[in-house]
Amino acid sequence: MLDIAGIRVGYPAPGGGTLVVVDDLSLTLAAGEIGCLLGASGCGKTTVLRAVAGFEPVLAGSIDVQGRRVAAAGLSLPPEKRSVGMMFQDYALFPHMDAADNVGFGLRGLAREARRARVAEMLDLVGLGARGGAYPHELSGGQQQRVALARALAPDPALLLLDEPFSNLDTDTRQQLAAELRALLKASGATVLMVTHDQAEAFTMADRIGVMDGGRILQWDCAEALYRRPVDRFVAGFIGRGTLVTAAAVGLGRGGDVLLRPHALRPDPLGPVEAELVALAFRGPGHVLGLRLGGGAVVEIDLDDADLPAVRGLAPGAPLRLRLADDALVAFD
Ligand SMILES: Nc1ncnc2c1ncn2[C@@H]1O[C@H](COP(=O)(O)OP(=O)(O)OP(=O)(O)O)[C@@H](O)[C@H]1O
Repeated sequence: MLDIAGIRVGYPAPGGGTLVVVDDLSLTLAAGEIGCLLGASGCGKTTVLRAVAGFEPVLAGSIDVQGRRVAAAGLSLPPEKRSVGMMFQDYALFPHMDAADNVGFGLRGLAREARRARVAEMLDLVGLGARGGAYPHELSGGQQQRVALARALAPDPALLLLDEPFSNLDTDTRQQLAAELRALLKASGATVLMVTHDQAEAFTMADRIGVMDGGRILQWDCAEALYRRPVDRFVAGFIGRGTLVTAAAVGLGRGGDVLLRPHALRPDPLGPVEAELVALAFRGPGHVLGLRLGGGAVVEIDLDDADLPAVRGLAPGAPLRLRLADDALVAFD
């Protein structure tokens, strides 16, 4: 459905030449899948969306949508010929139009009755069937987002692009809306490529996630694979909580490093790993134990309630033994 193969995208550099900000980037999405590019500010996420939408040419590589080549070196179909819809960070709703007119904006080619029916269908889909007459300033941030989504979906694009869909909503509602938006998108059957810098959002929304750094995708995978089987140290450090320590620090007879996730070590008086307690704190919903391992690395582990008796009452500096949980280790040479 979407096939991005080895694209390079750049901007004119101030001193002449080209500043390449996306390089050799590839990904594929099947029809109905939600993909997400995840990375820190400036890593090139939005530039990829702009290249797919047709706002930036590609210098190398190609982009195919529904089997049709829309971009390659020297080829750039205009945005309106790509069957791609885009929802921008700020929603870009027209303030002087009510919700229904905003949703109908991209449907001007339709006869009046067909257009009215499609607008009603889209407003119903996003749960705003009764608010078609409301102006953007009369709607909450989350409702504006849903109007923007209805507008982007109304022309039935083959592919929908979402740029930081929750960026101007408060954190409390973001997580809930992410789950809602995923359900809406799945109900609509849309194929989606979105970008965010927020891992929780990416994990809630997407079927596949690409972790980006420096204009490249380091790993394109489902959330669980990114967490359990990160391909390199960058992905390991970027996704989820965890600390890289030497294998020797946890008593393994091998070189290289291992990634300790919050459940990788369990208190066990007979365990082979020696550590010193640094701190025990209740963070809600459970306790977090800070440990200094042999070699000096400090790590945090999440305790289960069953682990508490083994550590309660210990003072900072107290020695402690632990064992490695079997399935929690990721190793790097
Ligand atoms: N129009 C432009 N002209 C020149 N450089 C640009 C332009 N747009 C973006 N850049 C640069 O390209 C790089 C990637 O920008 P991009 O917006 O794709 O990153 P991003 O990952 O989406 O970041 P953010 O999360 O902050 O939006 C950045 O270094 C940025 O400064």
